[in-house]
Amino acid sequence: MAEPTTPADTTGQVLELNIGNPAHGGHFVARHEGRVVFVRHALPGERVLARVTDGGTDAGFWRADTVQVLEPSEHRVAHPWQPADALLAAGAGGVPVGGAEFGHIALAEQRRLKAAVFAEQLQRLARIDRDVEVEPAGEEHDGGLGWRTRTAFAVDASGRLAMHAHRSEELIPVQQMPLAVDAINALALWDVDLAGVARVEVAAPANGSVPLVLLIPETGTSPGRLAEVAAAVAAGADRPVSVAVWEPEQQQLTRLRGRSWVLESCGKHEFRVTGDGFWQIHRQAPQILTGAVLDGVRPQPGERVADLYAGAGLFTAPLAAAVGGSGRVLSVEGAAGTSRDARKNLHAVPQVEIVQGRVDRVLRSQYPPRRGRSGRQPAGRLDAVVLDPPRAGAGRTVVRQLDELRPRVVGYVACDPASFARDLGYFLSLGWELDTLRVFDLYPHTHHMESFASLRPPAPVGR
Ligand SMILES: C[S@@+](CC[C@H](N)C(=O)[O-])C[C@H]1O[C@@H](n2cnc3c(N)ncnc32)[C@H](O)[C@@H]1O
Repeated sequence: MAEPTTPADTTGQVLELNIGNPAHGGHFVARHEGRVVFVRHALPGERVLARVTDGGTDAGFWRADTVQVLEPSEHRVAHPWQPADALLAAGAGGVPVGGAEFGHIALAEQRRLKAAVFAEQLQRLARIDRDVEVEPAGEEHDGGLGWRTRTAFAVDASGRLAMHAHRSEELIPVQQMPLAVDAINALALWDVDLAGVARVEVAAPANGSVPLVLLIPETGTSPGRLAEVAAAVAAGADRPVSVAVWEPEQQQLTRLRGRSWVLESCGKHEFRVTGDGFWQIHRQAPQILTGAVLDGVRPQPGERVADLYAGAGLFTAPLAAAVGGSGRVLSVEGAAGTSRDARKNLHAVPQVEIVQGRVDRVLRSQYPPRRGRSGRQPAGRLDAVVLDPPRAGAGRTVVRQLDELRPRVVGYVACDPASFARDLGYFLSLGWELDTLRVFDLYPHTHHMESFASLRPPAPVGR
């Protein structure tokens, strides 16, 4: 009888691979002795050497990172950011930082690959075939750089600004972040001694207003030490900067310099966004997404609209302007600080009702289902719903609630094609139809994308 074999760890092994299609998550599919290997920093059609980063003889699939290209694709270009260049890092015996995993690909090809991934998710999870085009967000001449108005950094053991390698605890010191807006790089945080700080989050509004540096301290760092770091941040900046301390476990935000929020804007609307509160990352995302929402939903004067997962009110404000004083906008946001921002941002707009809470719970309490002769019907009416859930999507419960509410249109903003396609599948199974679908390249040089879809309910029975 054969001895049972112990699974062996194959991590570190270098494989020669032929690269196939892109997969969701920024990988490309290859096969080694029949097993699927998800390879990063490669391109379809390439032949590469890739080092296994996650493997085991009993694992269903492996992960690997390209270390050398034997036959390059015509779409391969020089990476715009050295620390994220996998080939450079491998040549120096290291690993690249995460966050620009498509930087080795020409921008137009990045968009073609994202379109293919989006279409595949629609096919696999919603069972529909749809041609997808990914629209560029900026001018091609900016090279897909300088768009991040928000960036998170780690701090290494010697107090230097750093970033994580992909799926790793390894920290790599960084200087300059070419995907970030100039105002973030102008802070030169890499010159600041950040000892005592675990993480740094920077927000620099595209409208040029004062940036905010959030210091997330290591456990036990004294207030005096944090004040020293704040002073060093301010001294190194070439313009006014706010500094605050954010302690996620206590949910406590402490202002050290300037203010504890930033002033964002979109069109004629201004928004204060506190601490780590949500705001769209790409400098043009607020305008692009607001335009897509208004075009796709077409809110009318007097209508009742819900803006779900509303953040600081980016879509609530233009929706309220469109429905006017005779309409109503219910704006639902889960995070307490962000919901407070929404309340402040929209306090002068009487047709807006800000509610803090989980979307499913708020819908249940505002529109309790009641049993009528024709079955379950919600009390009250909604003409249109906009939802912009986090990466996990809205889920089956919320989709069912929206189906019962039967607005004339649902506008779904999504940052994850897989959870969107899953939710779309739920809508389609309830008889809804996909109308508009737009996908935007709001995260150049990464595998991420943003989308907007408008959905139409089934026609009422008897019509
Ligand atoms: C992708 S952001 C969108 C925010 C806003 N639409 C914007 O574009 O600025 C998602 C928001 O949903 C909130 N959120 C997450 N889960 C939630 C839930 N179950 N109920 C309500 N809000 C939630 C988050 O705090 C976050 O502000």
